[in-house]
Amino acid sequence: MNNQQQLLHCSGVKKIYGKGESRTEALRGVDFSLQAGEMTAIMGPSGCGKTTLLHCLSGMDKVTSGEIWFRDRPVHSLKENEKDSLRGTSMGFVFQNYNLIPVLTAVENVELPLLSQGVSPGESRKKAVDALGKVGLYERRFHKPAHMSGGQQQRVAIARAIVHNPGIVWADEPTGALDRETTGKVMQLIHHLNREEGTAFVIVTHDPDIAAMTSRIVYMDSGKIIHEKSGSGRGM
Ligand SMILES: Nc1ncnc2c1ncn2[C@@H]1O[C@H](COP(=O)(O)OP(=O)(O)OP(=O)(O)O)[C@@H](O)[C@H]1O
Repeated sequence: MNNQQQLLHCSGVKKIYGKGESRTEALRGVDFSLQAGEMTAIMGPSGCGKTTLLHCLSGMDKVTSGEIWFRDRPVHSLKENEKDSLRGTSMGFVFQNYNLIPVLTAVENVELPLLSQGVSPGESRKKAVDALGKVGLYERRFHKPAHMSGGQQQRVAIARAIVHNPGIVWADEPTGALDRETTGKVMQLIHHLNREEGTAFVIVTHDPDIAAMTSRIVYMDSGKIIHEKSGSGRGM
């Protein structure tokens, strides 16, 4: 789904880690725009800056210079609490290792971001159950992560990422820990959510088959975007 409304724009983004001998120029001037509802893959060799770009665009990491606009908000100059609030209301995150809290059940993991945004417990539970339904895990809502497969845990993480109906989900190697068949199911789910909910997804991946399933593939090298092309935009 793509309603051609700009969601994010960045220009001249640089990120330098460390000083002296440990100085690393992780991003060396990135210009990039994303439309609402777009599904994009970011590819490139190890160490080229993919994760750093994702962290900077989402406001998890501070840029050294350059501008990042999310809708009408200047991410590059927001205070930490403003960035927390922007992420809490408008962005979701999916990581390779799921990052679920082991002592909490699926539904408790999913409702946590809502509770921390001040949503009432009743409303949070209702939305978390609904999100688990969307990822096909309603029946497993009271299971803890240790009692679920890797694919199920990643679906819980996806439910947590979409529970507040964000404009964008940032996914860093979301299928990196999954086998081929489960990878296909998780990508189908991401496609479905992208189409049905209009959520934009940015997926960092080393896997050309995953990238080909998005509608746009952005290639990075040495801290820069060097090339981009269209993907099939279709699931496996
Ligand atoms: N917190 C940090 N402190 C210092 N250097 C860092 C930090 N994070 C990343 N780097 C460096 O910045 C560069 C880009 O790293 P980044 O993790 O963004 O690459 P990547 O493309 O995501 O790699 P991979 O595909 O291996 O995950 C690398 O040289 C890395 O060593």
